[in-house]
Amino acid sequence: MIRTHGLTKAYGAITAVDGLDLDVREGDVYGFLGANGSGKTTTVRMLLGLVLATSGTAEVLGEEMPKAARHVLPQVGAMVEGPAAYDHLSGRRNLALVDASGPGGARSSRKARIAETLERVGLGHVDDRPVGAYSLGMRQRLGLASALLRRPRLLVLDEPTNGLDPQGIHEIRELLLELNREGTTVFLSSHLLAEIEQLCTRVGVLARGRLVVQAPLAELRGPTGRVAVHTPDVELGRSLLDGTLEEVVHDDDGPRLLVREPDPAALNARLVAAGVRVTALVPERRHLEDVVLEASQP
Ligand SMILES: Nc1ncnc2c1ncn2[C@@H]1O[C@H](COP(=O)(O)OP(=O)(O)OP(=O)(O)O)[C@@H](O)[C@H]1O
Repeated sequence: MIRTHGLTKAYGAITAVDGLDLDVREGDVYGFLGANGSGKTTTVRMLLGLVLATSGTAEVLGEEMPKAARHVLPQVGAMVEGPAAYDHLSGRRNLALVDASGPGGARSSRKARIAETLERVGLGHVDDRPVGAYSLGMRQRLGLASALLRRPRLLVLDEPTNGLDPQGIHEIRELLLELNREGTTVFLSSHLLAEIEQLCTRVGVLARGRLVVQAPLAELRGPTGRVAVHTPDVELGRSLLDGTLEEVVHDDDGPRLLVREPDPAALNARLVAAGVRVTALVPERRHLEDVVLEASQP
């Protein structure tokens, strides 16, 4: 759906995006993660043909951008750098203008499409007050509605939950997952690890303009090879696990032993047979945060 080769953008002496090889596949919810200033927005703008690359190529929906922009963009729903809207018009009127800019048949079908899209983003109840009086979260939802109006094959969203409260974030996450289940590929940029972790199937991490990680989330969150054994019998456990015990942790989750052990079932059997009360036994997984921090080191 999106493929770039050596995509680069320099602003004078600053290389905002540096030799990017992105690979976003059909059906992905692709999380494009990076700290402030790492080059996410510049990348998104190049993908949409809003900014010209200094070098390299970008393909969107199999076609070269920005050359094929007129053909590609009607199939792409995008929201970049906050939603744009006319402040003096209502949300419904704004959407009508967006809708009118494309083909769409009879007036009644346009009206129905707008009502349905407003409903989908949680603005179904919205009255006719102007967008200038909207909260940031409402503006964000309206921006998403504009992106969704044309039932795009690909959604490109720059920080889509910016300004939303926890309930709003949850609703937008559910909506994006639902759209993805219906066949829409989603590419979203964010600096929020938790957002990416809860939503995405594949992750790309940008650091100082370079793509330092690109892999399925499940692979990044792979097992560490350690097992956390929750038990009140710390000393007995410690005496049995000489050599494989790496750490004893005491925190709000109660005491647990971190053991390097490839076979959790065998470990459990051995501990229980020796009289250690095991309340839980959990294979440890890597945290996305650790992966990102490690890969982003200069
Ligand atoms: N039009 C421009 N002229 C000069 N420098 C720019 C321009 N646009 C972006 N930059 C620089 O390019 C770098 C990347 O910026 P960009 O906005 O793409 O980052 P970002 O990852 O989207 O950050 P944020 O999360 O803060 O939006 C920054 O150093 C920024 O100052």
